[in-house]
Parts: sequence; structure tokens; C-alpha cells
Amino acid sequence: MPSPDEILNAKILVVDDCADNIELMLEILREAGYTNVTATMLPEQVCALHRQHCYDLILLDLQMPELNGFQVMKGLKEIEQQGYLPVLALTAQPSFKIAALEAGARDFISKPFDLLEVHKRIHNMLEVRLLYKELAQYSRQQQELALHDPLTGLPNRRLLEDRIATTLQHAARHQRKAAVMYLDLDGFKAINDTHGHAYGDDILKQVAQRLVGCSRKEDTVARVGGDEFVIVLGEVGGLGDAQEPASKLIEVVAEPYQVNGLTLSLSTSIGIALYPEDAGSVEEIIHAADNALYEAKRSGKNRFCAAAALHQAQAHAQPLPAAGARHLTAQAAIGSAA
Ligand SMILES: Nc1nc2c(ncn2[C@@H]2O[C@H](COP(=O)(O)OP(=O)(O)OP(=O)(O)O)[C@@H](O)[C@H]2O)c(=O)[nH]1
Repeated sequence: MPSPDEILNAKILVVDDCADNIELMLEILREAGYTNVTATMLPEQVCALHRQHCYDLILLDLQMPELNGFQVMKGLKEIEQQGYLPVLALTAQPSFKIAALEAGARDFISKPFDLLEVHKRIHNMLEVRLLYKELAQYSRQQQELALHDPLTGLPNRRLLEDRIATTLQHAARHQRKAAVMYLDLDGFKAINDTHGHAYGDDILKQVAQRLVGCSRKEDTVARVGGDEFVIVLGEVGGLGDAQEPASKLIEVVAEPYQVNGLTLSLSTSIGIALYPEDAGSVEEIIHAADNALYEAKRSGKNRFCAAAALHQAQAHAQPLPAAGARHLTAQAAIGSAA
């Protein structure tokens, strides 16, 4: 619930074509303790002002010669897309009251003003408006949490899949390539086992920062599991455009870590898959990068392996029995930091 102070600090706009009415309303609001009140006699400015200041309450006179209150509300509806107009209509015409509510006003105040009614209606409206804003903010935070990893703040698998889908669509539309890099830290379990989970958490946060630090702004860096991260690169011309950043990532992850006065080293293995040659869908490209990662781990860790190398190895393995193919080393696109 909004506090009394929050209500008194809410942003209020008074709109009336009559200077005396404005003066009277400002006086009433000032005496009640409201601190953030402004007024205009120009109804045509209300929408621009609301766009700029996002008022919590607009006290709107309905009968004005140039642009009446109903027309102003029409304009406000375009700004308040969710349909909540913070408008309290001011009218001396009993027949306008229901029309104002139908036009989107939340409530009305009759002229001449009954002081007690004015205070109550303004307070109640602000209470609801601020509560509505709190709820909207809470819902945005919940959405953020549902799409991000709480430890590192990076996108989680759900958001990652969304980003890959968008990247692949963009690549398809512009006849470009895209790359997915699947990273898994080497020997991370031993860090947890030796120094404890909290120490491991600290390392994971530092790794996340380093990955973001050496990626482009438009790339997505996500955490998809314990010590697993995925990086999505759009606007890729060929495998070389992914191998170079992969080498850089291997280098950056290998720089020493400081945690609680201890210095420690770590490495990472990376699998790279390209769209469209290695995969045509979100699921396939993650799978292809994961397979390449498996090969990078199998062939010694602290290196990257491209899915293309696995295709080549499999092609060369055609004459062998199926089981033999798994043991071929895919040298062609395996690398490490320069
Ligand atoms: N500190 C910490 N550890 C985690 C978290 N989530 C998973 N882990 C641990 O991360 C480790 C990941 O396991 P592995 O990838 O198999 O371990 P590894 O030693 O890196 O193995 P290789 O990849 O073969 O080098 C496990 O010990 C998990 O318990 C987390 O949020 N924080």
C-alpha cells in the first residue's frame, strides 16, 4: 500500500480554463499537504505534459471552450495504452458525470466543490493509482526474474532460446550466418569441493562478467546451467568470425581469479555451431554446439571445437563401423587461445 507521504508527493495536474477555479483547487491541495501540484489553462497541452511528467492524477475540467475534457481524455487514452486514465473529472453538469466515467475518467467531483468530498475522492484515487503503479513495477520485476539467472544476472535458458530464435530469423532474412558458442568450465567441481560452494559462486559471477566484457553489445551471453554458458553471435560471415572470439574467451577465462585473498586459475572448453550449415533451428544449433563442446572436452579441454570439424570427422569415418566414428579426433576446427 502507498504510504501517506507517497500520496502527498504524487504528481498532480489541474486543468481548467478558469483562473479562479485553478487558484481555488491549488489552494485546497496545498492546504491538504500535496507538494507536487501544477496547473494549466491550456487543455491542448495536457497530453504533451502527461507524456513528459506521467501524472498520478489529472483533475480535468470537462467544459472548456477550445478542447473539452472528453477530447482531452481521448488523447490521454493513446498515451495510457493499458487504459488506466488517472483522470478525475470536474463538472457542474450532473448529466456529464456518467458520460465522463464512460469516457475513461476514474471518478468525478461536482462543482461547486464540497471540500470533504474533494479530499476523499482525490486521496482514494491517488491510493489506487499508486497501488496500480506498484503492481506494474512488481510484475516487471517478476518478468525479469523469470528470464534471468539470479546468481549472475545473465539471461537464462528461456531468454536465450528467444534470443537465438530472433538471431536466426534475422540471419535468414539477410542471408547471413549466426554462431552459437557453448562453454563449460574445466575442473569447476574441484573448486567447489576444495574451497566451498560460495567460493564457486564468486568465480561464476566473475566468469560471467568477463564473458560479457569481451563480447559485443549485441551478442547474448547466457548462463544455462551450473558452469555452462552460451554466447550467441549474430552478423557472422563464417567460422573465422566465431573462432577468433572463442580464442579470446578462452584467454580471458584463463586469467587468474582472486577470491578472499586466494588466487586461482581456471580454463574453459567451447563448442561452436553455425547457422545455417550446422543447424536450422534453435534446438538443433544448441545441440550441435553442445556436441562440439563434448569433442573439445574429450580431446583435452581448454580449447574450442567447431561442429564443422565433427561433420568432417564423420564423413571420413564413413567406411568404419558406426562405433568407430565416435573416437575420431576432429582436428580441422579445433583450437585454443593464440
Ligand atoms: N558454486 C556453484 N556450483 C554449482 C552451481 N551449479 C552447479 N554447480 C556445480 O558445478 C559443477 C559442474 O560439474 P561439472 O561440469 O561436471 O564439473 P567439472 O569439474 O567442471 O567437469 P568438466 O567439465 O569435465 O571439467 C558441479 O559440481 C555442480 O555441483 C552453482 O550455482 N554454484
